[in-house]
Amino acid sequence: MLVIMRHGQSTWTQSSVNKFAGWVDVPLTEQGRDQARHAGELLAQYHIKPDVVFTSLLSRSITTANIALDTCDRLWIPVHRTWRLNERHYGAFQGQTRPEMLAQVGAERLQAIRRGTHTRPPELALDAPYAQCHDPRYSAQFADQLDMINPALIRAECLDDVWQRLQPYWNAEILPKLAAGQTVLIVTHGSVVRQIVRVLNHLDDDAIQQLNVPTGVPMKFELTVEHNAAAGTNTIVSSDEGTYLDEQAARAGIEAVHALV
Ligand SMILES: O=C(O)[C@@H](CO)OP(=O)(O)O
Repeated sequence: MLVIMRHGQSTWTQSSVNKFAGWVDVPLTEQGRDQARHAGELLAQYHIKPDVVFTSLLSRSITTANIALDTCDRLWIPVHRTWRLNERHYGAFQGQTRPEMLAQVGAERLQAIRRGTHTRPPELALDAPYAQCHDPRYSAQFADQLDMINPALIRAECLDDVWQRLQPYWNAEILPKLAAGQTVLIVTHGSVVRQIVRVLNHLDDDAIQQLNVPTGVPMKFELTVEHNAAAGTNTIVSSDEGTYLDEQAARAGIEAVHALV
């Protein structure tokens, strides 16, 4: 079983601030921490016992995972953190408000950047205040050697870029655990949840445009992953469409995302 969720509300996703976050490491709000606790209660209520958890390198995902797992008494499970589960890099939009960027680029282009698959935001200068190039978490010391992408040099990403950097990790680290029958929890970000749902549900570009992800609501997928020992590969042979563990909270959260622009 796979359970994926977006982190709880962050200080920049709350409507009063309404800034693009991307790779900027903004913390959870109190409401975000409550959402994380509720997510843990839902896991306990549905008797879902994660065997392993994956997070990004951003504290809103790490803290959400910790609170949720503490709540359902699974704080002790193995944890894997990777920049490949980070939010999409929002380029020069990072630290800017959504209304300001709407005024600057117009509704159509903003929608293409936020919810399309191949339109990148403008690149962020490597020496800009919200750049990550000198952040130690993206230094060579922590590189995973899965490919040649250097996270410290990423300056803007579209959704297709997210999949390009996530897919090697998905194949190497996540699918094998699912193939082994483990219950995998991934606590990540809106764009990454959208991309994983895109893959599991074979969504086309129109469908992915419409998909918004609420903060802090776990979504469960029953799937079958087959291991091919000869080829050393793992393949998803079937998956359901995914179910939010709290449909009402998911609907309210999706409305809150809609209301941001
Ligand atoms: O700020 C961001 O990084 C993302 C997710 O919070 O924003 P949006 O939902 O506008 O893509």
